[in-house]
Amino acid sequence: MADQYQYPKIGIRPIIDGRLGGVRESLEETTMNMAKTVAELFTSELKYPDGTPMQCVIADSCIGGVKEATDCARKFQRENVGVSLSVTPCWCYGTETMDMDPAIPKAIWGFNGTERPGAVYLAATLAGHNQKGLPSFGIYGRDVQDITDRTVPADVREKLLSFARAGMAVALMKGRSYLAIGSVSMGIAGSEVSSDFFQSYLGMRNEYVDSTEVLRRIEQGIYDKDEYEKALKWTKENCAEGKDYNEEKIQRSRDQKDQGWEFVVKMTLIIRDLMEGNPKLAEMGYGEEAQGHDALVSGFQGQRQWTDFLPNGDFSEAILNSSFDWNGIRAPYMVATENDSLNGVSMLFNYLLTNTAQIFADVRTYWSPDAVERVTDWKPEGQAANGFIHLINSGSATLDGSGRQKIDGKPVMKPFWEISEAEKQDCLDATTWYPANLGYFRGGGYSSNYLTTGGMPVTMCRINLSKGLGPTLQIAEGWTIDLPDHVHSALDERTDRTWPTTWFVPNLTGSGPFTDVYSVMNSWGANHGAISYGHIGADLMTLASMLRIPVCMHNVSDQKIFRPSAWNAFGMDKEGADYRACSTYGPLY
Ligand SMILES: C[C@H](O)[C@@H](O)[C@@H](O)C(=O)CO
Ligand SMILES: [Mn+2]
Repeated sequence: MADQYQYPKIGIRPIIDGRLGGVRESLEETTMNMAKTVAELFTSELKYPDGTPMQCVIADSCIGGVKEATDCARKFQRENVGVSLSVTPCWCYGTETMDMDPAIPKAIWGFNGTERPGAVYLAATLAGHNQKGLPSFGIYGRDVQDITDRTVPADVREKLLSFARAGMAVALMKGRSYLAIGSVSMGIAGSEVSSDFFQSYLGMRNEYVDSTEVLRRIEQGIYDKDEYEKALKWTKENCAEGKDYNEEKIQRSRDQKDQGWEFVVKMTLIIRDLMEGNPKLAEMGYGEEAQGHDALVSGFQGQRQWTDFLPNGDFSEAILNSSFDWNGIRAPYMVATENDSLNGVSMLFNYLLTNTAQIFADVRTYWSPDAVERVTDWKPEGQAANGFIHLINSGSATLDGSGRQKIDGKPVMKPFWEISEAEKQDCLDATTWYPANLGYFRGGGYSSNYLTTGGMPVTMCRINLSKGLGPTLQIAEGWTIDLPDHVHSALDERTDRTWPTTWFVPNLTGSGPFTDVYSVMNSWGANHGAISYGHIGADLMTLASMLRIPVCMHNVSDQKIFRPSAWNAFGMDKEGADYRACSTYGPLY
């Protein structure tokens, strides 16, 4: 069910030299056409999480002075604009026309056409933004264009789209909730939800529900019974139960296992309803429960109290994080296992930038080439030659992470609206649902197991909190890899064979944490990572700069880093400048 609220829009501000009597008149059409061209680019290339085209609002007139600037600001407020882009081919009056809204991401595209000084306006107004503490992104094409040229050069296009994707991610988070179901899981610090971080950096609110609410709704039947029957039937037909690897003497009976399936399917419906509500519940007389918690992302504690006597949350987390369920192919829900809210936010960042489902994983083991050879007699080669990292966590790894969706025969993870029925089925068929490890999960349940196909470009990230410093973001772009079957089995069976595995090799740069694969693991800031399809590190860095979250680790080339122009004032070393700028500006809200 798509979010009921009205998505924020991108506001476009055509800026013009206000001198009437010839100058302005000669530029009106060109300037407004720039705005229309960019609006067409955004609506044709970018989509909201529900798959609809991103919406743009253009000022009613070109903006030549403060009156038209404030008229535009009022229109943007009425139209729920969350991202602002000014465009201009000419000189204009910076502080009289600039966007002064401190809370929304903003950028200026100064047309590189020398007939009129568009680039001069860009520089002058960025200076104004910097002097006023309103950092803005500057976009200036490398090659001079003719003033009549309405095309968007490739370098400008890339920056416009990167800015819009990251800006819209900021706008989509604002005002929405993180829903914690339960509290701290096994002493995982990320489960200690920092409301100050959510409020000050993301503009989000925190909602909390005790895990007993899930139990109450199961026991009192507060879920859509018809959907439940449909869901249970679909689950039995599509979620193959695997071998029970528990010791014979403690294995649960068939009847208990069947009850376990019924329980976890109900849990799934209920966690979804807790996140986004369900009008069916109102029809059943549960008006309050029908509202949900407006949660863009949630976390389920699970371990240990719940899982010490009730079926675990693995099925619910895995299915909700996937792009399909009994209702068909649909947008994934961001659900963090172990209520690791910081990894949940990391999944959310990835999701809002890509509209693709996310893998939540423990960053579990670095396998050196020597260790692999010692235990398997296989000497790692190719992409595995420098060793690799075992990403594995019971629970919320999307089934899309199996890599069974394809573009030109290569494994990918797609936005839900591009996934075919056959690909959905391939992801389901690639997944086995093993009876949960009763040593860990005394209450039973089922854990999803699959092996991610190698050859997928992926990006792992994680938001970490440090006392006295605040949030920082880590980013590691890399690839999933295939291992010879016997090697995978030998390594995987040393761990938890019933959980989903992704073998990951980060791209190495030869310096710092990316000197070698071991250093990436050794530098990772927490037990978890959020893994997205694609090399999206540059977009993550753009997003982080909008939120004033410094990036402490990344393997993105300098040329791809796109941050507000103000960052240049904080020095030539990009990392130090990022820290200084984020510290100076402080959290966005
Ligand atoms: C089942 C185990 O307790 C796992 O949940 C645990 O190893 C973790 O995932 C820790 O992040
Ligand atoms: Mn974990």
